[in-house]
Amino acid sequence: MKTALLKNKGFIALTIFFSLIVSLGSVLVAVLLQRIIDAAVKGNMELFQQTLFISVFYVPLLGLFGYLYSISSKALIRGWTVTLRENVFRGILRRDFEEFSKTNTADYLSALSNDIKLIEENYVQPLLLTLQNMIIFVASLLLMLFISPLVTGILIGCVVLLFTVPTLFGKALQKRQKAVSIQMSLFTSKLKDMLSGYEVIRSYSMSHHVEKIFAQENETAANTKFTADRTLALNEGISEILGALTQFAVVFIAAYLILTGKLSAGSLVALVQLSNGFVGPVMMIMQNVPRIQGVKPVVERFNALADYENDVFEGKIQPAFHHKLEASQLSFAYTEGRNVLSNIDLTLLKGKKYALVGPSGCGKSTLVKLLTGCYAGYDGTITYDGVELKQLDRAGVQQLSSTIHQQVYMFDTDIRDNICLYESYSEEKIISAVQKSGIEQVISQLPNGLSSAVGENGSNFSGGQRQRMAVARALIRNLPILILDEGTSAVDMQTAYEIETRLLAVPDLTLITITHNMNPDVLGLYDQIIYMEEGRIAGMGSFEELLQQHERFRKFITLDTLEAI
Ligand SMILES: Nc1ncnc2c1ncn2[C@@H]1O[C@H](COP(=O)(O)OP(=O)(O)OP(=O)(O)O)[C@@H](O)[C@H]1O
Repeated sequence: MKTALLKNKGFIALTIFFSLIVSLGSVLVAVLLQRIIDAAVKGNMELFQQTLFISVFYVPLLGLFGYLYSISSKALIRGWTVTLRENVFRGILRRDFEEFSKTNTADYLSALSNDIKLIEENYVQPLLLTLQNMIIFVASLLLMLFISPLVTGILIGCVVLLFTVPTLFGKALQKRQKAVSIQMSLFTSKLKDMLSGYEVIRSYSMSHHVEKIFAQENETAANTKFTADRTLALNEGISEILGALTQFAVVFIAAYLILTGKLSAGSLVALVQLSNGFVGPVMMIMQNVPRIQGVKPVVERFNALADYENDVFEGKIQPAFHHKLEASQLSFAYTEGRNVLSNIDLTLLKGKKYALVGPSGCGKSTLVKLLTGCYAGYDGTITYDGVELKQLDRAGVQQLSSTIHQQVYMFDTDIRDNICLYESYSEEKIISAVQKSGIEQVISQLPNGLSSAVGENGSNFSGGQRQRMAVARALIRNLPILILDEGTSAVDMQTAYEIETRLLAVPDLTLITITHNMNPDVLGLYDQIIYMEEGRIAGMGSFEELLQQHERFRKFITLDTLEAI
């Protein structure tokens, strides 16, 4: 929040400057009114003409400054919210895999959409209004003291009463605004879940059921907001009543002073006008302070997202991978006390090809995620050329490997962008990656070739085609380590074989393939097979060696092959 303010200090200065002029200008209107009335009552034509002349210029000028204030405050709000969004988005991207997965993505979406709106309406705008009204308040107070200290004293007494209202509602509103933010997060999460399951909804005729759930969630979210709004309304209602009573008090006392000859009629009009400029701001402040207080938990949540710093991967050493990637006594648990990996000792040499196999859930993907720096909370060590992963620069570690997942994510743009991921590569490199991945034929049949749109998450293409594009995406980067996390599971056996044999032939590439495809012809091509069972490495060697020496591996691949048939 603070950095967003600092970044927009130019707009802040302009807004305060115009706010000052407009506020003081509107207070001084009271002096003009006083002069006109006194001129009329006393029959002073000269004073009348003078005041008229000043007013003709004064009022449009005040309007102009009002416009400038309005524009600069809107530009400030724009700049402020843009910076807030950017800060939160950067904070989200700074998270490591572990931290990122702790929060539902819908919460992030909600922070960037619902929460930012809550903050704009209940923090940024009220803060500006409060500032402007404070200036009007002080200026009106000084002028009133000058005209009639007695009326001012009574007015101050009433205002003290008015000030007690926000403290009554602040806490209740805070609780309710927090509930609104949480409820909106839940609503976005449910909505995202429903829309992501669109295919299932259609295939299983679930529309009726989903509509019902949506209606319930919609109703709950709206009710939570309404509960907060009701508290706001009560706060505003009580403020209005107290404000009106205060103004009546001023008029009656001032009228009494005129009757006793202690005040002029012009001064009465000026006092009434000024009491508006006195009570109005107090009411505004009273209504807005609880809003600002109420949205504090949302602001804190927002700050926590924006200011997130990763304190585990703080290493600064630039990583190198010329020789080996090693894990020693590596253990890891997602939830405390339930180890998913236990005492893994593993050495992966540069340029070698490894197939990671084992029953579902034995920890293959987790092991690879740990080796590539996705999770930090492990016991034991992971070293790149002898240097512990946590001492290495995280961005540098990410530049050593690329992963092709079973579920390929595609951005809603064209094929070229999805392969290059917005970096620039020569046409030659793109074509070479496309050829090696086996997607060339599909692309050549498209009228727009590489510029063809892929649709939302690649919906214009089949799962296998998406995987081949993901292979091209990884190959074009030419990083030293390539991980295929069941990255050819969606292509047919022949294409999978072709892709894997091509990758196996890249000399310097360290390939780690997680696979359930127990094809002996393919597995035989790997330097080493790493066989895992229940979070441990149960065997390691060439396919032939394991087959001959490892009873359980033999059973596993026989069973797996039979299951596949
Ligand atoms: N993000 C997570 N949070 C909690 N537990 C997880 C998480 N990811 C995986 N697990 C658990 O860790 C264990 C190992 O999962 P992992 O995905 O590494 O296995 P795998 O061998 O790759 O499985 P598969 O072959 O089915 O893909 C499983 O019991 C799984 O339920």
